[in-house]
Amino acid sequence: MLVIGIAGGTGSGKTTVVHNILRDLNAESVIVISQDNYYKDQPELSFEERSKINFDHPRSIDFELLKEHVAALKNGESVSQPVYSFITHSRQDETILTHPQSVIIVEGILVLTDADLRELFDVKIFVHADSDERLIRRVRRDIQERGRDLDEVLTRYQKTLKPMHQQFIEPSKNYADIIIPNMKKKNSVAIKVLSTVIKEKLNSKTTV
Ligand SMILES: Nc1ncnc2c1ncn2[C@@H]1O[C@H](COP(=O)(O)OP(=O)(O)O)[C@@H](O)[C@H]1O
Ligand SMILES: Nc1ccn([C@@H]2O[C@H](COP(=O)(O)O)[C@@H](O)[C@H]2O)c(=O)n1
Repeated sequence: MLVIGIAGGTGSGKTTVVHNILRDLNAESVIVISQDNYYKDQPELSFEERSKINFDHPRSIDFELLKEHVAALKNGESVSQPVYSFITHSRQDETILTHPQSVIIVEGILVLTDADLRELFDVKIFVHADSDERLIRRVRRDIQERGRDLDEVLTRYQKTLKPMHQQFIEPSKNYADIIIPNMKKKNSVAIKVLSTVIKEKLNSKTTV
């Protein structure tokens, strides 16, 4: 089994990189755990109150549950992944029953900030795109897919996203084994290198 942590700022292209890797590998042997599903649920707060949460600070993530799930999968056990809604800022009622596979990808803005979680990763990756590019992508995506308007995205960016990125996410790049530049349309070379590294690691693990 190989556990890969993929971090990077919002809009850097983590999800896109994961999809490209899945396309290159036998997708059946890969599972993806998204840190986004592990946002803490706060049903006691109103929607207005939940909208004001700083979602870019590590304390907004239920790292204990995330680590418990990654450790269980490494141990060959199945887990029930929570499902999170960006529209309501809350956990959904349903969960995703996830079975262990030979490759486990854990992706999210903060996955390299937690020392114990980093210990569970065999390979640590950071996806890089500069802040202008990430903001442009975030505006487009959040308006199209996450029910936001321009004012919401820009206010969140100024108030919490940018300072948290500088304080927590950018410094976590130092823990990465591989940094993928994702400024141009698609970094096919990086995806190929990554898929090859994964295939080689998997082969060497099975022959040890
Ligand atoms: N290399 C790229 N060039 C242009 N757009 C991209 C690129 N990578 C990702 N995107 C787009 O940017 C947005 C954010 O990408 P996504 O993969 O969701 O980022 P993340 O998961 O890091 O937040 C998506 O709409 C995606 O289609
Ligand atoms: N209810 C929420 C929860 C999180 N966010 C933002 O999502 C970003 C992380 O997701 P990516 O797919 O972009 O990596 C993070 O920057 C949070 O600000 C949100 O807007 N609403």
